[in-house]
Amino acid sequence: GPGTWGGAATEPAIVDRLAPAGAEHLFGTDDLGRDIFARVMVAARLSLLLTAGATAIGVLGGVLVGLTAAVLPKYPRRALVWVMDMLLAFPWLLLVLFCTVIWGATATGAMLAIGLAGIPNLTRLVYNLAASVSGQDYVRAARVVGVGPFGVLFRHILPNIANPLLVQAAASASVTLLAFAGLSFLDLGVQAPEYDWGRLLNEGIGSIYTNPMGAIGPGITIVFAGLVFTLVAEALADQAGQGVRSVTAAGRASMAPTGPGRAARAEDAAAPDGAVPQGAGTALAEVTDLRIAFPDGEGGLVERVHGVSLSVRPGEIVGIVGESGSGKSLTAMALADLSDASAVVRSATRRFDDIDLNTPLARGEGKRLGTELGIVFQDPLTSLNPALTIGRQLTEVSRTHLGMNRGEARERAAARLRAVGIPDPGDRLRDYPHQFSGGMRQRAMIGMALTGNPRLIIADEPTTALDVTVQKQVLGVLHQAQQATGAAIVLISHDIALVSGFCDRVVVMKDGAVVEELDARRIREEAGHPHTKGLIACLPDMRSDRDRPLPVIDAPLSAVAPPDEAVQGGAVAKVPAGDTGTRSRPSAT
Ligand SMILES: Nc1ncnc2c1ncn2[C@@H]1O[C@H](COP(=O)(O)OP(=O)(O)OP(=O)(O)O)[C@@H](O)[C@H]1O
Repeated sequence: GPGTWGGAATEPAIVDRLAPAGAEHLFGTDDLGRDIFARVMVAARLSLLLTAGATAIGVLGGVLVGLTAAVLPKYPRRALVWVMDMLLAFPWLLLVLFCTVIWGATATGAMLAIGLAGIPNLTRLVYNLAASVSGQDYVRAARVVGVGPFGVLFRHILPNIANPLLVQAAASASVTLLAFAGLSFLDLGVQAPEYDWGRLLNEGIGSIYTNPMGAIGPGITIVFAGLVFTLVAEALADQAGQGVRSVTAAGRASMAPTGPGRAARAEDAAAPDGAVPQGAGTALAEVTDLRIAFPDGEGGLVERVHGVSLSVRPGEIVGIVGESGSGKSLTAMALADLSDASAVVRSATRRFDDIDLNTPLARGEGKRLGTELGIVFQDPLTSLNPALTIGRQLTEVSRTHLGMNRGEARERAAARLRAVGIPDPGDRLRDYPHQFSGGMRQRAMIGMALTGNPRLIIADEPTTALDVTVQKQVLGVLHQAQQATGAAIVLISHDIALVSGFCDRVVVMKDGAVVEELDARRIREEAGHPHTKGLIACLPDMRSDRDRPLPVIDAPLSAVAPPDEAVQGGAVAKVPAGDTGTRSRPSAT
């Protein structure tokens, strides 16, 4: 502006004073004969700088306070959100006027006032968005690999809330621009001899009847700039959000099997510096008398897992099977020290190798859990971070815990993708999760679980979201990985047929307790508990009559197994005496 129009905007030309709009002076001239169009162009710089400054203050303040609120403990968080809500309820223009009075009517004072007044609004937005994202599986997955709270906030939460934030920042930039124009128009913002669009509007209004363009010109410019802000930010949001927006559609369409599947060589999957199984017989991970409860909302606790004991030996594949809500995931997540923050977890012992999970982790133990434990979640669509490339996610463990540089970490990640049967792994590392099919995403998840040096892989219903063919391929990949690394696996499933075909040992759960533990190869012969028998009776074979309803378990079953009757150390539990009278239909089909 000043370079091109500076002369016409500042040099008085008395002969031309108060000239109407025309070809020579697009918006006319002011009372000193200065060209108003040139002044509007020059004023763009100050108006836009002040708008950008105030918006940046509002956005940065909102992001900082909102993210801080998201990680604060319960009561300080409530207090902070409460203060922000109070400020939100207060009319922001009054807040701006109040601050302007305190700092004086200057451009900087106005910028600070408008910026600070925008913070509560953005804080609320950031806090709500962060809260909705922080419960996602990919955030929990990042925690399990040992990413600290700041890493989680800035790498996993912030990218996922960036789009609505950008749009909101644009919306507030337009409003901020208007607020500046308003303040300068009222003589509370930019002061002479400096001028912005609001000030020019103020000067033009005096001659509105003789030269309407003197006021309309700056007005049109303000509207135009506001629209440009919005459109630019929409375009940015579109650009950044392409991945996220197509996830749902891609998820629906992409369950077809891809890649050469089991053609991957086992040695590719091997972690070169990987697992060294302990001597057979010693449990690699174990939990005894595990009890997990949740607040019931009335000041009490509801116990969901009742005295479960479970151990996994090195290299062993243990299946946990049971109907929905029987406590399979809660038990496995407690074994990985990944229980929900609201869960009250108690157990006699809970350890992974020599790491005692019942006590706060010592230095270095978090890092060991991050590399020696791998988790494969049920739904890779929510477990993989949609805003980060597959490569970024697969290199996280290597970079966080193994001290590798970017190149080494990418090489290792590509080897893991190749090992799980993904073709062109080097190129595919640049893809986002939505660009993978459902089966490929689950393989990538397994590849991710292998990027450390896993000694235990917990797979929580890893094939539920997949069709039968892809299910078989994914289990094949998991099996290969187990063979190559010697890692133990805990496989959670509803499907007793799948579990008995894949595992060495099967643990049957019902109503938060273990009802039976069986050798997977002899499950049909040895099943003794009516619930297990019921689950097995539901398995169809080629001779099953498809018109006959599934069997119903008639044996008395308790909703809650008393602690003294729960299975300890793998022994078969007695069926608790207290029959609830409910007839339970097994969920396996
Ligand atoms: N965060 C939570 N707050 C309150 N209750 C919970 C929470 N997580 C799980 N539960 C309850 O604990 C019980 C066991 O849940 P869990 O997720 O272990 O079941 P599951 O056997 O894995 O089921 P599914 O096969 O459907 O995943 C359920 O009744 C569930 O409602």
